[in-house]
Amino acid sequence: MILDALLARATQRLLQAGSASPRLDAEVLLCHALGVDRTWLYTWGDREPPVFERARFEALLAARALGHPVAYLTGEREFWGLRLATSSHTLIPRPDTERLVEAALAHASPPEGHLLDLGTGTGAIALAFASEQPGWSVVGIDQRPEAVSLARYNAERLAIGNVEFRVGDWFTALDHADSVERFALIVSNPPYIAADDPHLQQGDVRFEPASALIAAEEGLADLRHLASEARAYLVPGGWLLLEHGQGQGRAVRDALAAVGYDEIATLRDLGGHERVSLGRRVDSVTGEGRS
Ligand SMILES: C[S@@+](CC[C@H](N)C(=O)[O-])C[C@H]1O[C@@H](n2cnc3c(N)ncnc32)[C@H](O)[C@@H]1O
Repeated sequence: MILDALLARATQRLLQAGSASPRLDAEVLLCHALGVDRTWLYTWGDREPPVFERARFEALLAARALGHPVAYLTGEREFWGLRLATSSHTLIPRPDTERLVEAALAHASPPEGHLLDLGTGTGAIALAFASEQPGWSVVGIDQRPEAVSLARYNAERLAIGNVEFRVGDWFTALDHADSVERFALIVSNPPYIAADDPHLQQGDVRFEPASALIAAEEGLADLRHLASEARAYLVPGGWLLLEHGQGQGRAVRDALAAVGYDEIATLRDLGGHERVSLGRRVDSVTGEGRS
């Protein structure tokens, strides 16, 4: 069977299996099995695939039809134009999170500084920021050693040198015997889904680690914890930026206000949904940090 026909049949199979993007999924998996890019596929659709590659494609297709995420099957996903290795120990980076990177870059002046990414996963946010701001030093932290290994691998593969990854439970890797590290920017896309959210039964999230997705207090526990603890790790004038779910903007703004952040705001994503809330550390007595 030629590639065009194979692709048409695979698309039909994935459509029936409930994929939201059956043609794209089939193309990406076929390219992965053949070791080619999509331009090659569009150019040489009248060729027959070699037997081994065809068998590999059929195996990938069967797994995808069962719901396995494409990014786990191919082992990579593009984020901010960077090809990141992925694994089932970490969340698959989402396009929505690029809004957080944009917001961090918009608050990154002067051209040198120190940024902390909490819950770094594949390193997506830390690497995207570090690639755009070579004068900044970036620290990414995750509680899962497997995620930290993957993030380090991604940094090496992409030759991004101004970033370092550590294992830790949120801020624990920042407390040293006689000092704490402080940052001009702290960003995080923490777990923020409630355990009973029906979306957990749909799509890719069924295969992603619960530790990357689910938080107590209707999804707000980690967001509240980060809002209350991060202030001590910010320099005066520094910003905290938190990604959250659509309906969580007010609760996150309240959490930021409760511990005295200034200039609190919520930014929307391309779909018009509240996505990133932020606040600034201004010291109330001295006014230090006020611009
Ligand atoms: C929603 S994922 C975000 C991953 C990545 N930053 C991204 O945007 O693609 C949340 C991440 O937080 C990490 N995490 C959860 N609890 C943590 C904790 N107590 N300390 C550090 N990291 C934690 C998870 O392992 C996971 O990698």
